Amino acid sequence: MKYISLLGSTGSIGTQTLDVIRTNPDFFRLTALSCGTNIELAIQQIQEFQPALVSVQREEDVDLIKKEVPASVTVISGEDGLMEVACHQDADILVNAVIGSVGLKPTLAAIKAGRDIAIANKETLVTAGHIVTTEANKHGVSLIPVDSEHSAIFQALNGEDPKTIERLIVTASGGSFRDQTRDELHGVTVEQALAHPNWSMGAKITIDSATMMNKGLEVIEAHWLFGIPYDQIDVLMHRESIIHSMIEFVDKSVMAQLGTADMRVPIQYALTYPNRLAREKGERLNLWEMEKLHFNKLDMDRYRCMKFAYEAGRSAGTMPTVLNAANEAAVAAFLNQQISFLEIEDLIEHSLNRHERIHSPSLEEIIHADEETRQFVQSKL
Ligand SMILES: NC(=O)C1=CN([C@@H]2O[C@H](COP(=O)(O)OP(=O)(O)OC[C@H]3O[C@@H](n4cnc5c(N)ncnc54)[C@H](OP(=O)(O)O)[C@@H]3O)[C@@H](O)[C@H]2O)C=CC1
Ligand SMILES: CC(=O)[C@@H](O)[C@H](O)COP(=O)(O)O
Ligand SMILES: [Mn+2]
Repeated sequence: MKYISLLGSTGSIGTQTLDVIRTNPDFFRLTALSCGTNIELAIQQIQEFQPALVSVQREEDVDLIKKEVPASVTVISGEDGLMEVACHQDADILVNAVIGSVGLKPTLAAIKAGRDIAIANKETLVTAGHIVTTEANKHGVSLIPVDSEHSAIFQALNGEDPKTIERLIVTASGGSFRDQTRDELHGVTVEQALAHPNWSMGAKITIDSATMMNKGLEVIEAHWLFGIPYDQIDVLMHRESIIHSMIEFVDKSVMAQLGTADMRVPIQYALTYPNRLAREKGERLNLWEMEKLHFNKLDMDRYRCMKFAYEAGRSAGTMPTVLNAANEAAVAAFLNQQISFLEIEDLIEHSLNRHERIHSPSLEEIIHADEETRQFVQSKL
């Protein structure tokens, strides 16, 4: 039996994590969960999984939840609530499926409490990868990837010596506008941008896929999770999302991990690693149904966010923090229909250009750079 605490239970990864738990009651039990503002769904989840501890984003929702759940469930709120769920004493592992850099402090709290972390929340690794990985090493905590590309690399690396990696090949679908030229992106709608060709995901990451910032964040995430320099991380366009990523080793042998587009596979693997658990009802990959798999070289001029991410990653310091914060704020503004799709890139570029990099920032300096960038983006709306 593995006991699990879950940040972001009401989201796309959160609900799929609960599905993995629901399907395997003899292996997993939920001890604590956090949600944002989707109280109706959270109440159903609490009634079904009966965690001991629940945290909601807004204080005013605490009583709403208490009225509907057994008195044995402790309900708390806010940033402190996220931290308490992250370090819940009964949990063996934390699944961090919250969205955005709000996941940073709970991640650090869980590390200090010695909890292993199945990490979906890539923004945390992008904004403060040097702090998170240093702290995880210091406390002997494992950061197990959930993101499909990083799970693929993690699986392909199983039993290999990481020093024999020559390069990582991170695959990218190209997102909702992959068949449009840049000129055709003027005036695209939120609805069009939210139509990912292969994956059903939360709104923010779906927009990130459309701008390819998702892949940029994933390059930085891979750098921190696997300790590989940016020059040895390539992005390969692969429109079917069947090969989830690959490793080229020094002998030029390439290991790939393949599967259907189902996040329950990497979520479950992160929870059972180093073992595997049967998924009796899992969809099988029938390659003969695919006819063809396609591959193309990445065009950095078409996807400017890729360029920004490689540059920010290589500059390091507070640059990835600014990249991430500007992106979070700009994507939120696009989803609120305050800016156009192409303005997301402009705001990120502007934020990076004006920022004075801090070389090796402390947590406080990271938090300050994040807040200051968000304010700047707001001021431009
Ligand atoms: N979805 C996917 O397939 C994949 C996602 N990821 C990564 O996983 C993470 C989660 O993504 P996804 O599940 O799509 O996101 P969603 O937007 O679907 O879910 C986000 C979750 O976080 C909660 N939340 C949001 N803001 C706050 C806040 N300020 N305080 C507390 N809780 C909050 C939401 O609560 P509520 O809804 O109740 O407001 C929800 O439970 C992201 O980092 C993403 O990049 C990585 C690979 C694949
Ligand atoms: C499922 C997952 O891991 C997403 O990050 C996915 O990779 C998005 O696909 P693209 O960013 O390649 O469009
Ligand atoms: Mn991914």
